Amino acid sequence: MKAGRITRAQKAIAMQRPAEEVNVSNEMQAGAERRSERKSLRPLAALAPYLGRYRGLVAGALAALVTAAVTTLALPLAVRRMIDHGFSESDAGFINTYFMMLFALAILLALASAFRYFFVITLGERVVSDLRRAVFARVTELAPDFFDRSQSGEIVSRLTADTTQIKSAVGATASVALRNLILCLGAIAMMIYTSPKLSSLVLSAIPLIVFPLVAFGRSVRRRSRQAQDTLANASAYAGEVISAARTVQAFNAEPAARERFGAAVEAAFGAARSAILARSLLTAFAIAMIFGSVVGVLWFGAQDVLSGNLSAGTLGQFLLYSVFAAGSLGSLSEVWGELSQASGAAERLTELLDEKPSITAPPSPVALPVPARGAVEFSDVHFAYPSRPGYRSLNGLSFAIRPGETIAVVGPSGAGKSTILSLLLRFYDPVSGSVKLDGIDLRTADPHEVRARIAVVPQDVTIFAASIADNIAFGMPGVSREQIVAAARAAQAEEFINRLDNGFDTAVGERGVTLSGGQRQRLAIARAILKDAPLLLLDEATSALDAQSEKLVQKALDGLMGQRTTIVIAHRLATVLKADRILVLEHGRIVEEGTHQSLVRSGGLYAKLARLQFNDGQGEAGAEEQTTAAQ
Ligand SMILES: Nc1ncnc2c1ncn2[C@@H]1O[C@H](COP(=O)(O)OP(=O)(O)OP(=O)(O)O)[C@@H](O)[C@H]1O
Repeated sequence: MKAGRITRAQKAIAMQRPAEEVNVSNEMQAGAERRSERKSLRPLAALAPYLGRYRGLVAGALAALVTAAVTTLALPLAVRRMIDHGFSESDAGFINTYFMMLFALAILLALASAFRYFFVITLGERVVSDLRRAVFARVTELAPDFFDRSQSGEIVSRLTADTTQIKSAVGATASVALRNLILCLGAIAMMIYTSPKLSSLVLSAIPLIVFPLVAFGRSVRRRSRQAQDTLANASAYAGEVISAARTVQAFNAEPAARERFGAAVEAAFGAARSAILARSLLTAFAIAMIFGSVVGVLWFGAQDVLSGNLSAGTLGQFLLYSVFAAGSLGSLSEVWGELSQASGAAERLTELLDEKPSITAPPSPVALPVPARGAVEFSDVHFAYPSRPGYRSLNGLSFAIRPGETIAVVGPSGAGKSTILSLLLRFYDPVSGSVKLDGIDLRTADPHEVRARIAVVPQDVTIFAASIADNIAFGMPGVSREQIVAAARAAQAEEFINRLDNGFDTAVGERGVTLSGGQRQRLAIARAILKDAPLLLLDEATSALDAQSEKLVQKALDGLMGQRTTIVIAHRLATVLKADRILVLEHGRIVEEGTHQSLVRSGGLYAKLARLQFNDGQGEAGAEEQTTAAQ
């Protein structure tokens, strides 16, 4: 239908609109940018429920982490004893036992590290798979108004790039952070235990280090978010251009497209470089501060050893603990940046997950009557697309269709014909008035139940990169091959399908690029035939067919229309001659209604359209002749 007819990129390229306009302002994104200014790692808390599902893995990871950290912390104790005892010959037995213990510690450390890696990485993969599923499920639930205001490439980038970033955060980064946190705290505790005096000196230096680091981290986070957003914009643009490659080439717009993508990629690089620069400075600053303090403190320690207040072994032990503490603080500052990036990604995903579908079933939906009859009623419907609230596409539209009736809707382009079908499918709700199917207001029914009773042949047929058979049976799992073939036969598609390399099993390219427009349309008709729904909506269903196929398909459609309520939208009036009634739409309201003959006779808008189409402007009488010929 209308929304998918021409993609934004095609339109933008065709019109050579400036870049900013194509990047339709994305409220979601702007909102996120505002929020990310004041948030820290809090968005990562949104991952807690996902982690909570895998308590076993989390417990395993924590146990392995703690074991590895404790083992590491035990090493300096050994070193101190070694230095203070010396390496005298009398102590050979002691040294052997000591080295055996050290060896056992090393094995324990190796095993704990392997388990940590296994648990943590599995957890990351597991959580990100769940997250991807949840985000995709939410996106599929959102109503078309969401897709009117967001770019598909941007959504895909959230689904892929942002989830990947979270994977590394939940997996490697979080484990490095946690390991270093435990190590840091443990090392500080051991430093205090080893030498309270030297430790107090070290601890007093910590605020001096930590405060600037936090401030720096904030700036890194802001820049990373910017880099990620710029990249998402570039990917969205690339997605649009790739899907519209033919249009781009037909308009010789490749250089312009290359230039724009190049500029977007450069902008992303610029943003990334700024983030990298900030992170490098952060790392340099952190290391300088930390190791500077360690060296300072050691100088004090050396004075104590010289004056005999401290043993050399104890200073060695303290030295190792302070190196552990400093090293782990340094690593923490590094992973802090990565966690901040992941936090930005989590924020963007949470936004998508929090997006509420504007069309949902009411808490207790009214069931549609069984058996379905196919009665349709529009009562004083006013409607504006949510993306264009100031413009009424439908203006007090009222009409009723009896079960089994065939109604044609005609009118100038933009009159609101396709909008009628969108409201019937409950893609949108009217601003006022009501749309009823079998006497039930669509707003009170379950949209899935409503859509199950409607078969659509849209103007812009969507074909998926799957086999012909799968495309015909789209959305109808469990139908048999015989039913698919019968539907294709009825849609006059069997012959061309059998001529394809693998018949019904032939894979068609993405969006059906390997098929002609008429072939795609016949597949859509086969889909509608297979669905066998009580209400049939045809939006320019035969527009892409040549005269001969159109005749054949029309015959198939006649058979299909015979038993059910049908709404036909057509520019070409030849396809609507057989309708029971014709509604003539202009500016979102019905301006004329009747049969072809009565409308031609009344000399209004329809007569004008008919005159233009049938007689090439030669007079009204010709239109009547055409009618007779067509019937
Ligand atoms: N998704 C959308 N968001 C905003 N406005 C829209 C959207 N789809 C259609 N419109 C606008 O609503 C009006 C009615 O559009 P509609 O597609 O119903 O017209 P139509 O009669 O089917 O036209 P055509 O014969 O060209 O297909 C037009 O002014 C159009 O610009």
